Amino acid sequence: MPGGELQTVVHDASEVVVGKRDGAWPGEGSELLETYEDAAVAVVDGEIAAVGPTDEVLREYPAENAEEAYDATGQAVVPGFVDPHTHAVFAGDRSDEFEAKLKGKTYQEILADGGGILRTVRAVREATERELAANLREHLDAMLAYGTTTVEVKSGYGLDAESELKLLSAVETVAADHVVDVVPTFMGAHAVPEGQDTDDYVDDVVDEQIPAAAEQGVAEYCDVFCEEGVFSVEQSRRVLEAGRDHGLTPKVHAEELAHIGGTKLAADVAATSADHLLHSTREDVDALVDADVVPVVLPGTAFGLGAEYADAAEMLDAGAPVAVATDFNPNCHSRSMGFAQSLCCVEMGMTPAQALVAATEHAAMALDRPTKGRLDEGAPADMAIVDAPSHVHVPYQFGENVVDAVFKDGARVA
Ligand SMILES: N=CN[C@@H](CCC(=O)O)C(=O)O
Ligand SMILES: [Zn+2]
Repeated sequence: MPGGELQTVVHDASEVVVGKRDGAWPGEGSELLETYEDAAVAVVDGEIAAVGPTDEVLREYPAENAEEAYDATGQAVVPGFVDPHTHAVFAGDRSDEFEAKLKGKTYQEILADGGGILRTVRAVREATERELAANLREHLDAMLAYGTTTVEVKSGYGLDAESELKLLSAVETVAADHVVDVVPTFMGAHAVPEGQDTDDYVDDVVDEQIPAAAEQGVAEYCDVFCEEGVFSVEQSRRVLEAGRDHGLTPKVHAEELAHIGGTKLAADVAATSADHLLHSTREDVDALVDADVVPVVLPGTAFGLGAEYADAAEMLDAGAPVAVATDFNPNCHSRSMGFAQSLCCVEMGMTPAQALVAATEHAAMALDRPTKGRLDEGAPADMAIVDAPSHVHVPYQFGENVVDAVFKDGARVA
């Protein structure tokens, strides 16, 4: 066997989606994607060894020689989803805020009353690291069942060095043995703790939290909530530059509730991604494209808030590599990348093919994981098996889990 043991063969799939076709983005329908019909995938030592028509793949990699053979008749194989923006490590329950928002309270009003993020902060400070890890584990299990194989997780509900490190430590513990790949982000600048002056708190993030997080060595990224009434562009810049000085790559929550310049900041500091972008302009989007910053849309948040959606059409028109994430957090309680793709299509005018690329290859770019999100030969064999004949069913069957099986590094894990 070339290169090692034949681990897995998935065969007779109605469709295998490799990824986007070279030069085809933004495209529209199926021409955007490199796909095979009646297709198979062979996996050797966790990596894709062959992908193509079933008869060709089986000739070189007979299913009977594989440790695991999966008959995907009537099903589609897509790259495992990559969720590049979550706040999945937290404690407490904010379902009553969902009801308050339905009655007309705004996100900012809830936060100003000490609710929202600040309420989760109180619950996190009271929780043990073990409880936080158990909560995160349960969320990752659910995400995996929905087809997600790589997830970014932000801290940011601690808001002091000790509690932020506790969150990151819980993330590290779970990441060490969960099959989902976890990408940890430090986000001490997620809100200003009650009773504290914003500049003083930025000093604390810059002088205490970032050095401590860097020393702890768990986080890869540093994110900031650059938003009207939270952190200004200049305060956010301080945080991101300090993070960069300590080896943490910038990411930005930009223009979610108002337009204050977070997108341009993301371009300026060469962030890996700028996320939310509900109020970004064409000029902002062009700046992101010029600076190679990936725009990440979070339609679940707009859905939950009953707010307007980011202008995906403008991003597509600019040729931007739009990515999508769940933004799973107590204000946006969805762990399903399938539902995020449904919203991309129904609410943001994207095609199922564009939504799939946003949830896989572009999402991987938003985490600087270039080998993920595609099923190329040599790539890690992270695959979601859709219980329907084409990728279109992922957004089409909204509100359902259309994923029947998940393979991570070639092993069946769900
Ligand atoms: N907007 C800032 N942070 C989160 C919400 C966090 C929360 O409300 O708990 C977001 O990205 O949507
Ligand atoms: Zn967020």
